[in-house]
Amino acid sequence: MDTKNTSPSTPGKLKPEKYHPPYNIHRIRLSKLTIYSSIFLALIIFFFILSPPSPSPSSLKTHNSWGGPAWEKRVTKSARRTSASSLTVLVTGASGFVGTHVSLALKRRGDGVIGLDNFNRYYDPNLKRARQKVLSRAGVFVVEGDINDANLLHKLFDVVPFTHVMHLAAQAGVRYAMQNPNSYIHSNIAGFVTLLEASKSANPQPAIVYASSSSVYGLNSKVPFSEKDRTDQPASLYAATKKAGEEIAHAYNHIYCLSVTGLRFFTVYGPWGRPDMAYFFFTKDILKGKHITVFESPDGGSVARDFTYIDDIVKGCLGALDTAKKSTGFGVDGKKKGNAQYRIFNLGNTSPVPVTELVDILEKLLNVKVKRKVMPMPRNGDVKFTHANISRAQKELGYMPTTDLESGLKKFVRWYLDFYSPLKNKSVW
Ligand SMILES: O=C(O)[C@H]1O[C@H](OP(=O)(O)OP(=O)(O)OC[C@H]2O[C@@H](n3ccc(=O)[nH]c3=O)[C@H](O)[C@@H]2O)[C@H](O)[C@@H](O)[C@H]1O
Repeated sequence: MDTKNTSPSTPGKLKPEKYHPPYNIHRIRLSKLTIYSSIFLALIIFFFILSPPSPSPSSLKTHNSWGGPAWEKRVTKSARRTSASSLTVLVTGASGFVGTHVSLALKRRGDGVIGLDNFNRYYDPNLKRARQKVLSRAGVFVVEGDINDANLLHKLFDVVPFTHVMHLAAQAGVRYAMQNPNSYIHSNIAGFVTLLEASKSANPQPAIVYASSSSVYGLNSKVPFSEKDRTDQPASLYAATKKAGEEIAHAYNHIYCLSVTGLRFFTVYGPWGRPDMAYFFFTKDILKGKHITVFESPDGGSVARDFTYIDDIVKGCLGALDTAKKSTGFGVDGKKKGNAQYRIFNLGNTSPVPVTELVDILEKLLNVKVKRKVMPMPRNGDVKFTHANISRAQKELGYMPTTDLESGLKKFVRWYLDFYSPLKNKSVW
């Protein structure tokens, strides 16, 4: 049959005759197709297996390992304190920004310190590992594990009679909550409850000092923000989970007589900081010659933050630990022995600075002309300004910040240039 003339010159005009290829040709075509698609599929599987896992927002989990005699020995050694009046502190989030600084400060003055961190991939784990090395050199062992791991927490409380818990592990960042809301529930709510549960049944019961946030003030417009102001209008899920943490802490204080102290941190910055924060990634982008985006408020006004230097925050944390009273718990009869301490403090700088001014300071310190794009603040959880009233912390903790933004950023920039220097000069601490 001549198949050449079966195609119509005009579509629809001539119905083409169906072409029936000989049986063996059809089979050859089919099997060729099967072979090609099998090869294609095999290649996909091969490359999938070879490719490294990407840090997707939902995969912040890490492999944790703990337990065994050698592990217990390290825990006990790290928890050793220099005098009977020193504290024994479990620091959660110890390889985080604030956690590292607080752990070192405690260790330096003779307290026993055990760190706990899950080293998740919310931001560069190499930075967390570098902090862990600094801690290790100072004699602080950071246990690799999650605050949601109740067995691990019970084990730690069995091995060490902690007097205090400094709870800093959290899912931080205001804007990231729009990408990965569940990580906030997992760490800031479920993880906190797991920790409180373990603390409540520990013997002795530790006093808990935990990180809250300036973001709980949300849409509050009364300045400066006082602990007495309303905190029921969060602007982000992050803020809502931090506020929930405060309420949960209150319930554990009320029911189980755990001593709890919440610290509302105001935009903490400094050496070894968090790469997801604006001052950090502005520095990175400015040095690369990239544009940075500076938000302004929807009415065209500047956005401002009460930026607080890390050393001041550390003093506030130590003040809170030192003034924390013991948890009162239950008596042997199962009755409350008395109300336990419940406190909340602002730890800010009391000196808000517009973000545009922060950029001016960085421009001067880095000696690079900044390419800035100004745009209205997106509705992403950010608030227009923060400003702390610190009189309560001043009175009860002896808290008094002493570092202005320019001096603090100078120290940050020095650390940044050193840490990320290609020569890797590690005189960064
Ligand atoms: O006090 C807190 O409790 C919180 O502090 C921190 O949040 P924030 O105060 O929002 O800090 P950060 O992100 O550095 O943005 C700083 C400023 O830069 C502006 N900003 C930000 C990004 C950008 O691209 N452009 C910009 O102008 C932005 O609008 C803002 O005005 C912690 O991250 C958070 O975990 C929590 O601890």
